[in-house]
Amino acid sequence: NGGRMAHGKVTITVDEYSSNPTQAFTHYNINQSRFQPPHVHMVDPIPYDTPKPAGHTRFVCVSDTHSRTDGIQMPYGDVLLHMGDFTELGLPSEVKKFNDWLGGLPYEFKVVIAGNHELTFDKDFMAELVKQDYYRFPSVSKLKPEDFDNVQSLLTNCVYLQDSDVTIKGFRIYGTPWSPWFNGWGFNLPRGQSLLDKWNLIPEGVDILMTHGPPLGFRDWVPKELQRVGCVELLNTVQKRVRPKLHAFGHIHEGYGIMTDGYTSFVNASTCTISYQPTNPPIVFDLPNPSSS
Ligand SMILES: Nc1nc2c(ncn2[C@@H]2O[C@H](COP(=O)(O)O)[C@@H](O)[C@H]2O)c(=O)[nH]1
Ligand SMILES: [Mn+2]
Ligand SMILES: [Mn+2]
Repeated sequence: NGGRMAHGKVTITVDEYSSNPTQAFTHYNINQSRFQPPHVHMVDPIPYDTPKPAGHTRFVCVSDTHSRTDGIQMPYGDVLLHMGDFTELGLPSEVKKFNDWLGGLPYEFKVVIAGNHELTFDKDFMAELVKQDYYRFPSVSKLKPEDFDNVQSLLTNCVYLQDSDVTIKGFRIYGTPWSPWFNGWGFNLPRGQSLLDKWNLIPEGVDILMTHGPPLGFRDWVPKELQRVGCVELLNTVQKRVRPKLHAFGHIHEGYGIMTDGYTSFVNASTCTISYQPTNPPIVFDLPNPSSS
């Protein structure tokens, strides 16, 4: 059911319930107690004035700011993590505004990934959009290719990750923008092998995983549809192969909050609510510094 061992290496395979995450959740909960306490439970965010323990790094997690950063109160920390949807459409003007906001923040390091709203960051998506005469996104159609060809280079005030990693203060951080297909936005891929191919690029030994969307079962509930929408293969990759200490994401605005499975902490840092109001506070998370040995 989604994973096997060969020569000591775990290989994740497409789960039999991949295409129906709500059913997958029920099945694995009933048959394997996979989402049950005591291991799996909600976690309260730490107050901003909590002293940072010695030998720890403080991460400040935000996501889904959707060009609405004015007025967000940013807490003290060492490293900012932004899990995508920093714009509405990926327009260069939006990216510049976001980059200016980043430039004014006091963190030593800032790490950013894209989400499905950063249309111009997804080269294949833009190529398809041009072929379809841009009929779905009229304001993107006003852009000339030379306006967005190097849109990544507008992000001068952060480390931008796209299926890539960076080591900061001894933490290996991997970031990837892909999420399950939903209404044909950027970085959308079908559930199953297509997304698993992206998750298979995540190396073992990653301490912090940044994805745009949630894994199955952790802050992935969409109340208006009574559905779980997290990716089953992402959950299996996180729990059975990569085992990061922190998995940070956003995308499902209603899922804002923290959970743990007893080993990995799952942070849905969506700043915007379901009505795109940027009122969910940034989530602060302390991790012990990796030993240098
Ligand atoms: N039923 C599903 N709803 C989804 C999915 N992905 C997103 N959503 C809903 O949209 C909002 C906002 O997402 P955004 O990417 O447009 O900012 C999210 O909070 C959900 O309510 C999905 O795969 N299935
Ligand atoms: Mn969003
Ligand atoms: Mn999104």
